[in-house]
Amino acid sequence: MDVGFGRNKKEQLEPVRARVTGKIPTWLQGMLLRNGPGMHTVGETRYNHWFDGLALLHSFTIRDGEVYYRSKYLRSDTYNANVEANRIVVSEFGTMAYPDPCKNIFSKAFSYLSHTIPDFTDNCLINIMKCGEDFYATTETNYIRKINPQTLETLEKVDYRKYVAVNVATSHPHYDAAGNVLNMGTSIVDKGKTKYVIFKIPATVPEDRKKGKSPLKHTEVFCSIPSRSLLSPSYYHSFGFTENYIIFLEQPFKLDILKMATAYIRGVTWASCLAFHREDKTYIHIVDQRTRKPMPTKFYTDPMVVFHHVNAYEEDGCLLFDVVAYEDSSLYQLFYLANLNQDLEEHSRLTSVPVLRRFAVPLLAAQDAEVGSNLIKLTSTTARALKEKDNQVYCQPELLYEGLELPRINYAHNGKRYRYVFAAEVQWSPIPTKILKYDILTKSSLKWEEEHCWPAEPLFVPTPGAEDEDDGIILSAIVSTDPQKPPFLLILDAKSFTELARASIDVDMHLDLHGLFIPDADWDARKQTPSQEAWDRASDCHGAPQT
Ligand SMILES: CC1=C(/C=C/C(C)=C/C=C/C(C)=C/C=O)C(C)(C)CCC1
Ligand SMILES: [Fe+2]
Repeated sequence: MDVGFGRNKKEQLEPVRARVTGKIPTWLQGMLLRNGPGMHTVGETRYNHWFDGLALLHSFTIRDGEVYYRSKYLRSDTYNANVEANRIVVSEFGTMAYPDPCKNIFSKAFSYLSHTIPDFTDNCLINIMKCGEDFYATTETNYIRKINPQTLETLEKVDYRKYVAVNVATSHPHYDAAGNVLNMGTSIVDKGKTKYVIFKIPATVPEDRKKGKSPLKHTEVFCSIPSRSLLSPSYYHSFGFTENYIIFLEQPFKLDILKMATAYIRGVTWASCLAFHREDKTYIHIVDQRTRKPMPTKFYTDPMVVFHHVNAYEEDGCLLFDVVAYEDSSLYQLFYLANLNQDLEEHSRLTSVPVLRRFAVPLLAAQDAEVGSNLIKLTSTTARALKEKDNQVYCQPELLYEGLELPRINYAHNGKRYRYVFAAEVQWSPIPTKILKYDILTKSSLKWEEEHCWPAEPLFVPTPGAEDEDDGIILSAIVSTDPQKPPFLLILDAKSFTELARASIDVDMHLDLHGLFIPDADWDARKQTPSQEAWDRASDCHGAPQT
């Protein structure tokens, strides 16, 4: 199977109209906006890791039963510098780059010294964040890039550090009921301390301070959690969020700050400064949003690596949270292009399968409970929390489903009791071949699959006025390994998991990571939407201009 992981993808600057089969629900109007790596070589130089690739944004505009596709590389400073130099000059996760060609030993030494710790990349390739009325491409450094979803143009470069002291931040923010953004970042050795910072970006700016002000200027630190270690804070890719609590896993997958500080001089990558410590525990921090303080109980579990939190909610004095967990960090290893470009079946086997695990944490103080007793009395889960001495509680998860990644839910149920997880099914290979709907209540699943098809993260869009949690549709961009089969946007009925429609587009589509759906109703249609005339000019999926 080959979809050319390491092959550079062509941008599709002009919208093309897809060939739609089936029927797209008339209420489905808006844009699926997605992000992921698209360029893996620049000139003669190549990136080592799939997460290094230059961000390629793509959008599927769904209007009146038609679908229009376009894609554009994020014009990050990284992209521009690389293209200008015709080689990779900015370091990424798995590739360390040296900006100045080192002509002789003296200039080489000088170059090292003047860039001892190079600035992080603004190649925001992972996700899209909505912040007030604005949209940003995100990665895991201190930079985000504002984009115009309509034209996919790259706008301002934002340095989170201007607003909050974080050196890295997640690409998976949460949104509260009012649309405020909540995100987490790590503040590394700032005033002698390393801490995890939870920050809030308001959805709207106060009326009196509105003029030209971005909500980012009103970012506030919500709460911070001290890191257990000054020089080896945990790496994390997401966190859990309910109305009253925030769940943060301080996992034994850690950044080594001393290694990072010397990485450039030693000629090694950022990735080599990350390590899984299988002898350590995973600490579970629960922040009470009302007090803005972490709960004093020391909850912990076995060592694990989590990239994606799925959801969390409260039930009868307990906090339940679901994550996709690995037993090691082999996922990152697999995404080295040298592994992906080999025969996938042979060389790309995860040493641990991603498993949906449910944890349960008691919210009420259990000082008087007997050591060894299980503090979880719920009948809905077999997850346990065993009381130990010294205010410690050992959490043992319930295994819900084996072999899934890129989980999504109906976000209206985020932080609330929920039943369905939509995800990509993966087993020992990191490449998804099926789309999955997992029913937590009945422990049953529905799947979509088709020969030669690799699905992207499935995104749930609710039907207007939806009553049931699964009243809605699933959107997933599918690339195929069959040259005869063009990529397509798949639209499934989320209840039955049957196909409603597919929109095939003869373009060079890339495998992506994450994104969001922007319903037409969510934005100022007059300001953002191009005129019907502009869409009418779109060529059809064969690339021929429309007549
Ligand atoms: C550049 C850079 C980083 C980038 C990490 C990236 C790009 C991670 C991507 C993760 C994904 C896509 C996970 C999917 O589950 C670090 C290590 C944060 C810090 C040092 C500089
Ligand atoms: Fe992610």
